[in-house]
Amino acid sequence: MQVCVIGTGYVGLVTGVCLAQIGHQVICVDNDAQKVKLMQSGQSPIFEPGLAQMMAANMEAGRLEFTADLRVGVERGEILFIAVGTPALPSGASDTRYVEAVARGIGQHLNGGYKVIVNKSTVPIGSGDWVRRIVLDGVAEGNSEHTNFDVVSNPEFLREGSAIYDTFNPDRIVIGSSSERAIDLMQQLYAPIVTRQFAQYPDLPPVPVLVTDLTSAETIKYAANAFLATKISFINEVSNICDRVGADVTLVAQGIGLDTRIGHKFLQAGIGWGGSCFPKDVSALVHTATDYGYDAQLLKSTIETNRQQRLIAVEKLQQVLKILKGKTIGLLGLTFKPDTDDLRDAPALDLIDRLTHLGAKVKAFDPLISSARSHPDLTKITLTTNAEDLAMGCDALVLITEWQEFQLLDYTHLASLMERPTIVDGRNYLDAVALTNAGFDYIGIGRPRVDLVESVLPNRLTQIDDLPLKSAA
Ligand SMILES: NC(=O)C1=CN([C@@H]2O[C@H](COP(=O)(O)OP(=O)(O)OC[C@H]3O[C@@H](n4cnc5c(N)ncnc54)[C@H](O)[C@@H]3O)[C@@H](O)[C@H]2O)C=CC1
Ligand SMILES: O=C(O)[C@H]1O[C@H](OP(=O)(O)OP(=O)(O)OC[C@H]2O[C@@H](n3ccc(=O)[nH]c3=O)[C@H](O)[C@@H]2O)[C@H](O)[C@@H](O)[C@@H]1O
Repeated sequence: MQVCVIGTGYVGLVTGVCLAQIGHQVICVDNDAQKVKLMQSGQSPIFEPGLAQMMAANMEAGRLEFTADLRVGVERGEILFIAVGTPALPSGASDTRYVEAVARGIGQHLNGGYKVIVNKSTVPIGSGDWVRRIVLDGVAEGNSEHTNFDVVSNPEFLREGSAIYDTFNPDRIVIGSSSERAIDLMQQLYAPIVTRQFAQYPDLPPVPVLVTDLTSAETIKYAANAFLATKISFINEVSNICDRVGADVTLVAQGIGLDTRIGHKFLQAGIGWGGSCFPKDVSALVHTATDYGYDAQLLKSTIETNRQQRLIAVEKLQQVLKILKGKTIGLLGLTFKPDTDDLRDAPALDLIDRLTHLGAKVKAFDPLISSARSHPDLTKITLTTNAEDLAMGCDALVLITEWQEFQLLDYTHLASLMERPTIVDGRNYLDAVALTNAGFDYIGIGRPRVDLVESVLPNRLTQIDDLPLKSAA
């Protein structure tokens, strides 16, 4: 099928590349001419494991191309994906101006022949009908007679860092539309994924496809992100209770996660959730509820719990170091999660802000962030290129992002570079006993100190390792 994907951020580029990989003819459009040039030269503008190679292979096979010319994309595509950003406005509402510009542009360039216009971006509930009206406005501005199209909501559930795996192994595909013709085309488009032709476990039953009305599909996306964020805020709240009563939140998470009604995933306590979507999507859902006269108290608490949790490391540093003014704190990791270079709404940024406000000096080492150009807030800190340079002269380290390579660091050596080695493990990612043996004062999130549980802890850790605590990727 002929597909046009408009917007080549994470979602647009991954969608375009994966649809080409399953055999469709894909043209990706972006209004950032520099980005388009980069992609035309075969380079991916984002870091996502496996993406650059798959992109190059599909360009070479002639199934994938890039343009800055929306007209070309609209004319060629039978299915047009809108995949531009929908960031949060200061009010918490979603900023739909990019979606609006694209919808208008599509209308201006419609050239006859039936088209399916797909909202892949996470758009406020009710946007499907609104997009239809904007496209028709564009048609009028372009003096065209061509209004042969339907709008579909097809929300995206991929995670950064495992985006290709998620695309080929989705838990479900949601298609929201009232048009049989559009639903049929979308089902044809996704058939190779539904029948698991590109899946890691091809013998599994077909991927469930849920066909709904537009509004329900749009609501599913917000409800899914809000539920996951609430689940994390819940376990973080439990971790704060664990800290006070002396329980270990990793064991509590195991204990509740073994109940299949709860499950293990998204129960890792830590320094809070961040990223380009959870924060803006939960806020947008609260905003929508307010617009419709409902006070979404649970979701507001989800946000507030997370706001506090993102600064939990400061509290723990103050307990050990007391005065932070003049102290040097080293951050292991900056990105909001591993395997991405994305810093959007990363908990590290809140921490940097608070630590510098309190007069501490902040250093950081992240495997993918080497320049302060990645984010304006990084100009306040010193970036190092390895863990040794980070630890040198630090009063404490804080693990922010669970990069796999951080498990392999020589912590005995790192401890030797610090006067009073202290580490706050913001993701409960490191082996508490090994770190303590390496000479660190190890402080987890919602976990008793090693010296308090002594010989019992190693056995407990063995049990933790036996269980699939992490989401499969
Ligand atoms: N990042 C993620 O992991 C996920 C994002 N989403 C949703 O997908 C949407 C896109 O998110 P990201 O990919 O992160 O966005 P992004 O902000 O990384 O990328 C958006 C892209 O759209 C381009 N663009 C903006 N206006 C344009 C126009 N008029 N014409 C052509 N291109 C234009 C920009 O240049 C940019 O390359 C958002 O609604 C987001 O909530 C959904 C699931 C996962
Ligand atoms: O709409 C989106 O953009 C996407 O948002 C999330 O994906 P993503 O933001 O890439 O990352 P997650 O793996 O969900 O992690 C989000 C945040 O929660 C934190 N987290 C996650 C899981 C956990 O148990 N504990 C926890 O603190 C992570 O560290 C990270 O800061 C959802 O998981 C995707 O399904 C969705 O498509």
